[in-house]
Amino acid sequence: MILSGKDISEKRLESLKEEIENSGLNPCLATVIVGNDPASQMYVRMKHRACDRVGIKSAGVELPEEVTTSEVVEAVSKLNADPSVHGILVQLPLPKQVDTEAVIESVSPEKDVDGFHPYNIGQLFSGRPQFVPCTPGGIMTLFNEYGIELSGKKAVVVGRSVDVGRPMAALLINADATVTVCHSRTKDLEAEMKEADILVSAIGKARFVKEEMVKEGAVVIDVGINYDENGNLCGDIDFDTVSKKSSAITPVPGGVGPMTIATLMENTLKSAKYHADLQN
Ligand SMILES: Nc1nc(=O)c2c([nH]1)NC[C@@H]1CN(c3ccc(C(=O)N[C@@H](CCC(=O)O)C(=O)O)cc3)C=[N+]21
Repeated sequence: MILSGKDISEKRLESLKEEIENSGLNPCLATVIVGNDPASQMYVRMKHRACDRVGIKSAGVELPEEVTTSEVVEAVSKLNADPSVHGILVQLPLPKQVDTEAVIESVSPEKDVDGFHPYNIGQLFSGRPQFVPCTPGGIMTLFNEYGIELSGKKAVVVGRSVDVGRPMAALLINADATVTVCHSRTKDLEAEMKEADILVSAIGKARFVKEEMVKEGAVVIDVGINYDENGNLCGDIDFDTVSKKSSAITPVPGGVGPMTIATLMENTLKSAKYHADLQN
């Protein structure tokens, strides 16, 4: 079975659009982008396009590559104070002179639709998630939509990043899976991966995961965004061989990526609802 993030995200965006139309709310997402990295610009454009589609207003702040931490924090503070803005997304990565943690912590937790603020991370790890990071949140939606059981399953997450690996582990724990988190210092990565009923790969190496590293019937989730020697977008998983052994697998493109964007839209609507309730 192919887990089509493309299809599920389309479906979720359609129903979001309807919900927003009928809500009387005016949700608004503000993005902050620093510099002119083409990949970041493309992702931000995709997010604005998704906003247009579902009826979320969007605003973009663009800052030059040489910006200081306090200039980024100041831009975020203005958005925090703007009552018409419900969600704030600071596109990562930031240039090296900018203190990424300080910027993330400057985003009001109530508008942190990326779910990267320590408050939201703490809520997630306490089992009381508020804003869930969009990539792992989107993966949970895929499990849900395809009826994939997680309770009691052995899940292996490869990667311990703050945006994917760590929150993915927390969400799987919250869903009663038994979770192992692997990373670059893991002793026998292949042996760990082979144990997984649910394998989530956020490694960042093109087609690194081969058939022999995966258990028969596993559910395989590919978070990788890599380019092969021909410049083609591909994931961490060697899809052609692994898909023959897995029971379910996400493709790249058309898997996790579109779900990330759909979840960002859902988080923004959630924030707009929350802020509307505060006023009543
Ligand atoms: N603050 C912040 N929040 C993010 O959520 C965030 C970020 N920074 N920095 C970069 C990553 C990356 N990311 C993607 C979103 C959608 C696709 C996506 O939809 N990809 C398409 C393919 C697009 C293509 O053709 O390259 C797909 O997989 O089908 C990919 C990657 C969000 N990120």
